[in-house]
Amino acid sequence: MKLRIGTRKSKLALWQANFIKEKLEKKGHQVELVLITTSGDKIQDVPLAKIGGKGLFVKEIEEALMRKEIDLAVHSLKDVPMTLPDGLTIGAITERENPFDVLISLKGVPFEDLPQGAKVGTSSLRRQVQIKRRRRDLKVETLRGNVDTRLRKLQEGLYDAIILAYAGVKRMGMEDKITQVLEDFIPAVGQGSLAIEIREDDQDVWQVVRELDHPESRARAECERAFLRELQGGCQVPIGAYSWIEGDSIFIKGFVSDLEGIKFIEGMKSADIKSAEKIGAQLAKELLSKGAEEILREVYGWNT
Ligand SMILES: NCc1[nH]cc(CCC(=O)O)c1CC(=O)O
Repeated sequence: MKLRIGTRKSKLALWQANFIKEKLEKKGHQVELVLITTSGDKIQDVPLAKIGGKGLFVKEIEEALMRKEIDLAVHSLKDVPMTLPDGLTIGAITERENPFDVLISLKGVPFEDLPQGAKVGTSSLRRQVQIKRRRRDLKVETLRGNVDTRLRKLQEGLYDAIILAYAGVKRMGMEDKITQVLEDFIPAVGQGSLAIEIREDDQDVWQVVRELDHPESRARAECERAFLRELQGGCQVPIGAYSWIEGDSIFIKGFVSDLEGIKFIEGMKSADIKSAEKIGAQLAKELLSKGAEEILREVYGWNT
């Protein structure tokens, strides 16, 4: 069977698609890449939270999948919306790379030692509030674009430091640029895993891709995604969640914050791994009743 993989054209997306292509070729399949431009790629200069649309990096690829122009789509899991269009499903979630954010500073200075008022580049609300909570003095400035564009802007001296996902930096072969792994910053839901999206009724492709599924990474993804889904999957609100497995138990830590990082509602839960999805949703409900609902109501105009 010849398999057509739909992917964005960015260097990172192509790395990820080729990574899956090679795995499928090793299993004896013929594979070709189909490059697709998404709305997220066209709008490069506006913070994603301001654009506000969900799934900006996946929509056009999903449409190609539904039109049967491709057989599978490879995405960064963290870019995939919490609810998929009818007829599509995630056929595999790959083994998670280091899920954390990293700091890359111009002079190799770690976060704690950045000078007063230093400029830190990121457009992620989640990263922004976690910076502010630790260092009110730092200036957080917008930074969008592909991983290589962001690194170039740092080199040009537009920022003293930037924050990126470890996974993207590693895949771009830039690990040696990392100043510090920010293990106490809560990452984005699903950060570090790849999602392979397929048509639900395509049994042949499902059989092929299911071998790339990593059950522990899937349980963690389901746990974190249930948390975000319960919070309406917002990308205009700073939200983060991180889950991990110890023995037969799964643990999840998550937060919802206002834009200044002043109202910062956080919590943690654990349960048997079989209840991964359930505790993700439960943690969200707990945070909603502890003040997250008020935050979401302000942003989304809820009137419940
Ligand atoms: N926001 C874009 C994006 N989507 C996925 C990754 C990195 C790879 C991953 O998280 O799996 C990145 C770059 C970043 O956040 O630094």
